[in-house]
Amino acid sequence: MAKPVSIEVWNPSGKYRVVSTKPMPGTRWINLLIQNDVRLEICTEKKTILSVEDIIALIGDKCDGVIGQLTEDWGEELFSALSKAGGKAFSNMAVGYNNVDVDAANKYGVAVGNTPGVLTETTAELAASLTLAAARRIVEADEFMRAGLYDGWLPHLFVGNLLKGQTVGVIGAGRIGSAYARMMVEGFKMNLIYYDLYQSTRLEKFVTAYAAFLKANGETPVTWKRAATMDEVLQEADIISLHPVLDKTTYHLVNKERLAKMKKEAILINCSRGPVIDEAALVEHLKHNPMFRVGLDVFEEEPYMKPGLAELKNAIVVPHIASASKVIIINPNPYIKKFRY
Ligand SMILES: NC(=O)c1ccc[n+]([C@@H]2O[C@H](COP(=O)([O-])OP(=O)(O)OC[C@H]3O[C@@H](n4cnc5c(N)ncnc54)[C@H](O)[C@@H]3O)[C@@H](O)[C@H]2O)c1
Ligand SMILES: O=C(O)[C@H](O)CO
Repeated sequence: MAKPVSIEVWNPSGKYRVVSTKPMPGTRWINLLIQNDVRLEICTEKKTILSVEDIIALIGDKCDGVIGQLTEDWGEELFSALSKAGGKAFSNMAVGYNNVDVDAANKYGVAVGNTPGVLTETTAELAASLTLAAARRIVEADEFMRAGLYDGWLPHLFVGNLLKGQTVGVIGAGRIGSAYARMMVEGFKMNLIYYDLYQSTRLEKFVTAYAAFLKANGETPVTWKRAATMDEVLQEADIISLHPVLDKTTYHLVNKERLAKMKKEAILINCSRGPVIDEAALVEHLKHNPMFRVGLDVFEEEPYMKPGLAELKNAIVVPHIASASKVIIINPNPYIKKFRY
């Protein structure tokens, strides 16, 4: 795309020029920009992932700010181009900002924004969905059914893992990791072990209170532990869900050696960022350990999967959809419902 051909313009006479590299859900953001005297240009190209060159063409000679996406490489080249065009702000429509070189943005005097906190429950719910789907072999069983292979109930048909009483391990117990941990502990009465650089006091308090509630009701209380090392989580947990940020310290956090430390029948979930797992090593591990299962929303080199992954029955793969949910907000007026999208 040497020159952007497909652009939708809002408020053509606006004083400030802002470019959005993609159409985004809803109209509230458009209205907000227009109210602030912005001429908004939305790129409507069909191409899913825009190159640096495409975005430089969109920025043009005068651009005050850009709203971009996690699929774009916001580094030296783009911040330099934005700064030359007079740009002062870049907003990443994502919680994760590993695609943004914040040092480069600082160098060119461009402020950076992201969207922390808006996807906490939706991402935790997808991680929980993948956990259940992997534990109960839902995708395999669905394929079996559709292939016409079901010829009657059998005691050993698609035996999976019962979650109740097992241990859920969370790596990165920030907003999403903690929300997921609460879902698994409260929903399935799992014990918790977590690893994070920081203590997750609110999560610990929640599990302690829930354990007391269960005990008071004559049920076995759940337990929690903050692990001193990540390997402790890998060795002890039956389910492990990854929720750290992606940076230099978490790149290939789960590699061949660490996979070998996990239980043979463990389930690994990744709804953080693909490169947190060495995906080629994961493919090998899945091939040699058929009872080990994985649920992935993210991949090392999106939109691609490492060779062999798609053929493995012990892998559930979905195309980065953790954010893709609608929420119904009930207004104080019970007759009016609002949708986020
Ligand atoms: N799949 C999706 O669609 C989707 C949606 C939203 C967010 N995400 C990803 O989830 C990530 C986490 O989001 P969040 O809102 O929970 O962020 P957060 O900042 O609240 O939590 C991240 C946690 O990771 C911990 N951490 C950092 N380095 C670590 C390390 N080396 N070892 C262990 N823990 C470490 C941090 O201390 C923090 O508690 C985002 O950065 C993003 O990449 C993915
Ligand atoms: O980080 C994010 O916001 C998700 O990966 C995409 O919605």
